[in-house]
Amino acid sequence: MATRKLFTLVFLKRQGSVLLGLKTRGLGKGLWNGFGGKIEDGESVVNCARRELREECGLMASDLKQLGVVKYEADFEECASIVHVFTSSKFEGEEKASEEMNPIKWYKYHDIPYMQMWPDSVSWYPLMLQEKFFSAHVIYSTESTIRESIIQEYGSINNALKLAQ
Ligand SMILES: CNc1ncnc2c1ncn2[C@@H]1O[C@H](COP(=O)(O)OP(=O)(O)OP(=O)(O)O)[C@@H](O)[C@H]1O
Repeated sequence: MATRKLFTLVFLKRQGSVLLGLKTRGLGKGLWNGFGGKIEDGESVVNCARRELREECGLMASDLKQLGVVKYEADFEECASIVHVFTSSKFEGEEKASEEMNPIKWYKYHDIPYMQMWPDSVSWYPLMLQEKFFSAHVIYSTESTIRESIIQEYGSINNALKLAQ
């Protein structure tokens, strides 16, 4: 089996708003997203989430909670990507854009710029915003076209994590 790329993705929440950043380079350049990146060798998933969040927006989360797993596959790629999705509403530090995410901005839940985001976002953000446990299995046929997507909601994170196995 081809190996998988492992990523984290963190959403900070404050009074009905979520913090997003505009990606300036690499994967997802020009799209708004939460904060995250590749899990390094030997690094735990949650430590990666903490590190990428601090590197990309200057904030340190104190109640990171894993809500979901998104598995991306593409007809034109051998390797799947697994994204571990976290939220937190307790954080400290100085909010600051970074080289990779600039600008960063708080968006009201009803004002999220889905048209300038990965096309699958609209299918699972509502669950993430409501603090539901979920998994999303998304298969792209081209870089901007989804061929298939299966979104599931769970009572705990354990079932969602099965998608990451
Ligand atoms: C269709 N597939 C995908 N759709 C939507 N989002 C995806 C994704 N695959 C990965 N993601 C997220 O996009 C960021 C990439 O981060 P990426 O810049 O590659 O990682 P990292 O910061 O380690 O990179 P540097 O090596 O420092 O440049 C990271 O938040 C990750 O969760």
